[in-house]
Amino acid sequence: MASTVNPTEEVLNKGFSYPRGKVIGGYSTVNALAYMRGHKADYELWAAQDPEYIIWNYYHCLEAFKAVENNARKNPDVEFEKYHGFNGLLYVQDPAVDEFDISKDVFKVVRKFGIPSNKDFNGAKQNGVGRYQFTMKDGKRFTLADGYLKDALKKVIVSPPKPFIEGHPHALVNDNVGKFVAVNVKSSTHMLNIIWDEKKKDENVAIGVKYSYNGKDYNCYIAPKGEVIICGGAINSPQILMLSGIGPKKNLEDNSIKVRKELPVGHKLRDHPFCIITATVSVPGSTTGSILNYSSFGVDFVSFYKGNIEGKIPNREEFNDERPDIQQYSGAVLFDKGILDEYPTDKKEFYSMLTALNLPSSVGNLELRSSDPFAHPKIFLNYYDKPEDLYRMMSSLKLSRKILEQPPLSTDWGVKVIGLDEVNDDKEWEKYIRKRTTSSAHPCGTVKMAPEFKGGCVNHRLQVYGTKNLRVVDASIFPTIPAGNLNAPTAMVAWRASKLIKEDYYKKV
Ligand SMILES: Cc1cc2nc3c(=O)[nH]c(=O)nc-3n(C[C@H](O)[C@H](O)[C@H](O)COP(=O)(O)OP(=O)(O)OC[C@H]3O[C@@H](n4cnc5c(N)ncnc54)[C@H](O)[C@@H]3O)c2cc1C
Repeated sequence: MASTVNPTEEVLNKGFSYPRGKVIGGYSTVNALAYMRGHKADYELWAAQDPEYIIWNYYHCLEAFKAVENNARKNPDVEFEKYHGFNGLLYVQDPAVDEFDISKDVFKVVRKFGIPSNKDFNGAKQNGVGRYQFTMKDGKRFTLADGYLKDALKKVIVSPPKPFIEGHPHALVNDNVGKFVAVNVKSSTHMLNIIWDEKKKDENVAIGVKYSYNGKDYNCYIAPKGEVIICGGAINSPQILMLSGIGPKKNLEDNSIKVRKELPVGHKLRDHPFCIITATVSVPGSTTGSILNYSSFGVDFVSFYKGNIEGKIPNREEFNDERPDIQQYSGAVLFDKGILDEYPTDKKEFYSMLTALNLPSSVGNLELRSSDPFAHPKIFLNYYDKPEDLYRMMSSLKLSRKILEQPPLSTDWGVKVIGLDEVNDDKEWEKYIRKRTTSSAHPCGTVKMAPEFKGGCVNHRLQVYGTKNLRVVDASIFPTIPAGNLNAPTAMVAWRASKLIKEDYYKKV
């Protein structure tokens, strides 16, 4: 499933495809596996919003990260053990393959520039250069569904309900009518909207969901003391809320949807823009077909540092800044295939350096295109709305080019950057960036967790304002974007949510 990002001036008047994982396990089934939690300061920001948001401070988030994680690092030291979990259901490991020889040389050059080395980006400090850890088990992808759903499904008990109630939330359809399950996962269903208790109109009490399956619509109702939990991700959760009457008044009314609760749903869309420097590799005198020995992976190491606000190559102080805002990763792969349309080459091997803005200032939004639940919403990322984002990106790309121009890369490996021959001043860099920028596919923040008077849509317990029995649990609730990748933070939020849901369940009479 992919929506399209709407063209804006900021993204060079072009739209681009915006992928999602329409599958059990969601994005974690298709993502790049990097296990990265963001910076501890991210969570202190979440907690600083109001006293009761303390449950989201770094101390509490670290507890949740560790509870979720099952880290397979060999011989972890005491420092590593302080920050990691070893008994959770999400498997994490160091890369299963050695880095490419060329990457070893890139690493050396990066170190020469003054970037310190870092063996644990999820530990005491985030800045530096090193290798990712990945959400993998025994060298294979490990999704959140592998960890949290497969075992639960195995434990399902199917037995005849006494008595069977038509429309019971756990009742199965078709051949299984009359049977009862503890966990019922239905694939190929599309949730349409929330069902509200029409007897308590003013209270917005969620009592179930309407979904489409195989061309037919079904209603599914919550169990006593239960609740509706939306986890459709940062694009679909806001869409579902808006289709159910929760959202910005104008956009809802423009689409003939009755407004139940006016909230800034869909606002504050955050994402990590990224832009790539591509180089050809051609070892002088080599006659062999492949010098790089491609593996399936392509991401060898990563650097975190602070981008330069004036667009200059970052300095030592910025490399050592403990609140980095750039994530630059690289590998012997062609990531930006489009560049070859403009700069054709007969070379067959490539090296790419990708820069993601980890703390972008620019904010996007999404809105309903129509009241049709199958129509993709309109997405506006507004990248580079704030000039500082552009300059930070520029500073990191200038560094990438400089790195690739150094020996032994330029000499022994014959590395030659493509697409930048004409790029010599900041105006040209700006053109390059606007043209080549794309998304890390890290949308979040569209159902922001914050006090309502500060523009929040859900409270600190992830309950939707102005409703009852309704919670949202996914990346859409992030109050600010974590300075890293989003899979681990999403799992962390889900773990905390499970505790909140349980607490509230026992409080209900
Ligand atoms: C190409 C790519 C690479 C990435 N790389 C990384 C990485 O290396 N490391 C990392 O940490 N993160 C990465 N991410 C991002 C990360 O995986 C996601 O941010 C995170 O998993 C989001 O989780 P979520 O639960 O919020 O949403 P999702 O994972 O999108 O889950 C939403 C689920 O809801 C379902 N759904 C949506 N709407 C409906 C509906 N109406 N009815 C029924 N079901 C619905 C979807 O099918 C999906 O299963 C990447 C993402 C992509 C796309």
